[in-house]
Amino acid sequence: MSKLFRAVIMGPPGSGKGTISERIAHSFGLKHLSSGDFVRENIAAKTEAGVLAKTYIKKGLLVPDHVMTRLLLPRLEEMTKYSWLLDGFPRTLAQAEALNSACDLDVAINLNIPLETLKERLQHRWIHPPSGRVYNMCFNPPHVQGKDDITGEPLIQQEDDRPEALVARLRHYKDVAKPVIDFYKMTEKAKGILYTFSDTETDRIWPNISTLLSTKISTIQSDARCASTH
Ligand SMILES: Nc1nc2c(ncn2[C@@H]2O[C@H](COP(=O)(O)OP(=O)(O)O)[C@@H](O)[C@H]2O)c(=O)[nH]1
Ligand SMILES: Nc1ncnc2c1ncn2[C@@H]1O[C@H](COP(=O)(O)OP(=O)(O)O)[C@@H](O)[C@H]1O
Repeated sequence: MSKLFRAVIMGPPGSGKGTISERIAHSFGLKHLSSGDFVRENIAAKTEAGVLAKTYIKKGLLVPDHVMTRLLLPRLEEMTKYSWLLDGFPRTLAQAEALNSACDLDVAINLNIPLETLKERLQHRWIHPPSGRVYNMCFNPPHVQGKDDITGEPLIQQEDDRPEALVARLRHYKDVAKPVIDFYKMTEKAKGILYTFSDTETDRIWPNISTLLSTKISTIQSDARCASTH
C-alpha cells in the first residue's frame, strides 16, 4: 500500500488557502479538510463547540486552541486511510504541537500575501456555505451573481470578512502565525517540511505548489515501492 501523504496549508484570511486547497484536492486526489468549514458546520449544528466558537468569530478572533483541537483531532482520526490536505489548521503554536504529536506531515505550505491584497480580496469574497465553494467578484465570479454555480443556492458574505472585523483578524493572525512558522523551521520532527510562497496572484503561486507536490508525492510513492520490494 503506498504511503499516505499528509500536508497542511497555512496563511492569513484571504491568502488563498481555500482556493489553492480545492486545486490541490482536484489535481492530487487529496481530501481537503478545512478548519473553517468544520467550525461553520458546528455553528450551524449549534454544538457546544459551535456556540462557543461563534462568540469568538463575531469578534474577528481565533477560536480558543482547546476548542479547536477538540473539534479537529477526532476528525483526523477518522481519516487514517486517506491522504489529506488540512486547510486553516494549525494557526497557533499549541495547535502545531498538538498536530505534530498526532500525525507525521510531509509538507507545510505557507502563503505570504501582502495585507492590501488580502483586504481587497475579502471585500469581494462570496461563499456557498454548504459546499465551501469560494467565489470572488473580481477573480472567479459565479455565472449568476449571488448564486452557487453547481446548486444555484444563494451565496453569502461571511460576517468576519467585513472590513471592520478584518483588521482585528489580520492583526491577530500576524501575532500568532510567527511561532507556528518558527516551529516548522526548527522543531526536529517537523523541520524541513515548510515551503513559503509569496505573491499577489494565486495563478502565479499555483504552478510552484503543483510542482512541489508532484515531486514530493512521487518521491513518497517510489520510496514505498522500494520498501515493499526489500
Ligand atoms: N483577485 C484575486 N482574488 C483571489 C485570488 N486567489 C483567491 N482569490 C479570492 O480571494 C478570496 C480569498 O480566497 P480564499 O481561498 O477564500 O482564501 P482563504 O481565506 O485563505 O481560504 C476568495 O474570494 C477567492 O476567490 C487571486 O489571485 N486574485
Ligand atoms: N485553526 C483555527 N484556530 C482557531 N480558529 C480558527 C481556526 N480555523 C478557523 N478558525 C476560526 O474560524 C474563522 C473562519 O475560518 P476560515 O473560513 O478559515 O476563514 P479565514 O481563512 O478567512 O480565517 C476564522 O476567522 C477563525 O475565527
